[in-house]
Amino acid sequence: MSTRPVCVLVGAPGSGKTTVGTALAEALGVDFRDTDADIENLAGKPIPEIFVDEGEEHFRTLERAAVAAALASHAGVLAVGGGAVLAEENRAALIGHTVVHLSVELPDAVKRVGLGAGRPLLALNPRATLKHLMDQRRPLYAEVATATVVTDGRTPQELAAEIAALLKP
Ligand SMILES: Nc1ncnc2c1ncn2[C@@H]1O[C@H](COP(=O)(O)OP(=O)(O)O)[C@@H](O)[C@H]1O
Ligand SMILES: O=C(O)C1=C[C@@H](OP(=O)(O)O)[C@@H](O)[C@H](O)C1
Ligand SMILES: [Mg+2]
Repeated sequence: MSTRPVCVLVGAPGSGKTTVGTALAEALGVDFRDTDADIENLAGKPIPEIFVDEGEEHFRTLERAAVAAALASHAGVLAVGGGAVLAEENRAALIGHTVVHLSVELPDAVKRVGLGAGRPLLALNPRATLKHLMDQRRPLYAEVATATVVTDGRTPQELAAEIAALLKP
């Protein structure tokens, strides 16, 4: 039998994929994996440094490889970076998986990412950039998602419990 994640989380930066994913994995008693962390481990440096040293295109190449590897080998909760859905290859790879879109509107996303530290795409003008990214990606998150959970005004613990209930057969 092939290994597949119990749940893949997608959504905009600040939607809570890393935070809610960690809480969800704990609630389910499974491992949590985040393709951003996989990429940093492989590259041996933080994501902002990858963007500075090699550029976004190189990051996206590493991300496609990280998404494919994690989908094929991780049996727990998987979070992918907010921009993973931009690649057709990643959207195709997500077909057949349980994919939960953590939706967030601009006000909560802005509050959560603050000045964009650690997110190189948001380093300049986080609010306007986030608005642009979210407008561009909303249809892509909807395309890959098998369920959508609204995160605005909800705590990570509430969201983890809601998703855990959703995943029960
Ligand atoms: N539901 C939530 N309510 C309030 N703050 C949240 C929520 N989810 C995440 N956060 C906070 O927002 C920030 C970004 O969360 P993170 O999990 O890194 O998002 P993502 O991985 O989707 O970019 C973190 O500081 C986190 O503590
Ligand atoms: O939106 C994006 O394109 C990105 C989101 C980040 O992950 P989070 O969504 O976890 O912030 C990270 O993959 C990288 O900085 C690029
Ligand atoms: Mg994250």
